[in-house]
Amino acid sequence: MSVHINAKKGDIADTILLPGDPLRAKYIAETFLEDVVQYNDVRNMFGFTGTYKGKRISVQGTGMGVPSISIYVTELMNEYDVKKLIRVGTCGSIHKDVKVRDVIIAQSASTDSKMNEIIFKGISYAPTADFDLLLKAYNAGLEKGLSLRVGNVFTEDVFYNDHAEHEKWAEYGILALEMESSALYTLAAKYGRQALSILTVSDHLLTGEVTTSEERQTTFNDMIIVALEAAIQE
Ligand SMILES: O=P(O)(O)O[C@H]1O[C@H](CO)[C@@H](O)[C@H]1O
Ligand SMILES: O=c1cc[nH]c(=O)[nH]1
Repeated sequence: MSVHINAKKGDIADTILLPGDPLRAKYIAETFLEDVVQYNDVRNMFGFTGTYKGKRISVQGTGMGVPSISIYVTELMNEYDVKKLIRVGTCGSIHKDVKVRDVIIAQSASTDSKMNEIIFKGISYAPTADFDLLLKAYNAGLEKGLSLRVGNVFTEDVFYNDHAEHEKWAEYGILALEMESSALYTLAAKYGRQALSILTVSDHLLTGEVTTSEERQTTFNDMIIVALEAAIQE
């Protein structure tokens, strides 16, 4: 058991999907995995282990924001020896060419989070996806006939931010905003593990288009299938 996960060693697979929303974790386990066992209910941050096409996979809610995901991924890597971590999250587009329900693979994650300032003290570290996982996810998307976007996303600390400079960030190639990927990539690098964030655009900050919370919870299947197919490739 770790502080926030009441699983025994061995209960969690070495490959894990990480949605922010614990109910998305439940949906993924119930919809895509077989022989599912729930291993965590601490704080209702559900975690499950099952199989996908015969391979053992876990799925764990991480909560929202850098501090929350940092707790879960640190415990998963440090205490449960998880080796491949794939975030399956939602994001808000700030780019005119990135539409609601598009799927983005986050090659890199810029951030205004304080976490990397605390770690790197003035150096502007570039949190980066694992290339092997990225390639596998991209190829899985191609095989499914999906046109995936690959690029830089922005991990923000403030969801309701009146001071954000979306236009400038989009000009510099940022596709969308979310709240966890920079921490996932930084911590995976620290522990020498593979990490990737795959995101579905849930809303558009330029057009005002949104998806419902039920849609966000349950209908982003393309992203989940891409993540699972990448996860099972050797
Ligand atoms: O849908 P999830 O994975 O939680 O991701 C996005 O949604 C939350 C904000 O609504 C933040 O966690 C953000 O990163
Ligand atoms: O973090 C997020 C997620 C969805 N939409 C946003 O604007 N931000």
